Amino acid sequence: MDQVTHAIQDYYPEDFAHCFGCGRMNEQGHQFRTGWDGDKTVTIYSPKEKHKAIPGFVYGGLIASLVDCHGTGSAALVKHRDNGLEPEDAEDAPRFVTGSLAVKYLKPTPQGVPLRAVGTHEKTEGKKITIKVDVYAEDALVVTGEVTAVEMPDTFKK
Ligand SMILES: CCCCCCCC/C=C\CCCCCCCC(=O)SCCNC(=O)CCNC(=O)[C@H](O)C(C)(C)COP(=O)(O)OP(=O)(O)OC[C@H]1O[C@@H](n2cnc3c(N)ncnc32)[C@H](O)[C@@H]1OP(=O)(O)O
Repeated sequence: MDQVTHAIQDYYPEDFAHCFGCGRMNEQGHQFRTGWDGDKTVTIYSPKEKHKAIPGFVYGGLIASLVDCHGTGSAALVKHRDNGLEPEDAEDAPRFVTGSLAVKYLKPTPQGVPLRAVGTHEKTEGKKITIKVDVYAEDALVVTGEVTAVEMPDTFKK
């Protein structure tokens, strides 16, 4: 898979589509897109030249953003599928915020290659969904992470 066809972020209502990491309405943002690949979730992103730590290597904060939005997007996908739905089946997708975010940098991440974040659903506890995230640069596992995503409270809604 080279790119995600049906991304959950394509189905967030417009008011919730401005996230700097994954909002499709935010032209200044990364516009990460997260979809299913079998029973895993995937987000593919090619860091830009400006996203460098030192020449040749990607800034870790950018990768943390990738893990963050990949985790919340994956939680939304999991919740949707638990309801019997795929992203393209409904106009409105479930929405999750980041409760906690952990990132472990295993190796320097090279620039110039697409990054692939792969998510595994670890557990669901009430409104909380935990996603394990592995980030690959080509075949090398460079970063692992874990996101606990919490279903967006009604108080966030307009
Ligand atoms: C203010 C800006 C928000 C922007 C998001 C807009 C929504 C759009 C959604 C979607 C579209 C785009 C997607 C964007 C995604 C991008 C990612 C981000 O950058 S999100 C921004 C950073 N995150 C926050 O700002 C959360 C701030 N925290 C909170 O609002 C609350 O603390 C919240 C919602 C996390 C929980 O509050 P409660 O009042 O709804 O619920 P309680 O009952 O306290 O918790 C529910 C369960 O979650 C656990 N929990 C709460 N906080 C936790 C934490 N930090 N880590 C782990 N678990 C936590 C609790 O222990 C509880 O678990 P038990 O049901 O008892 O098992």
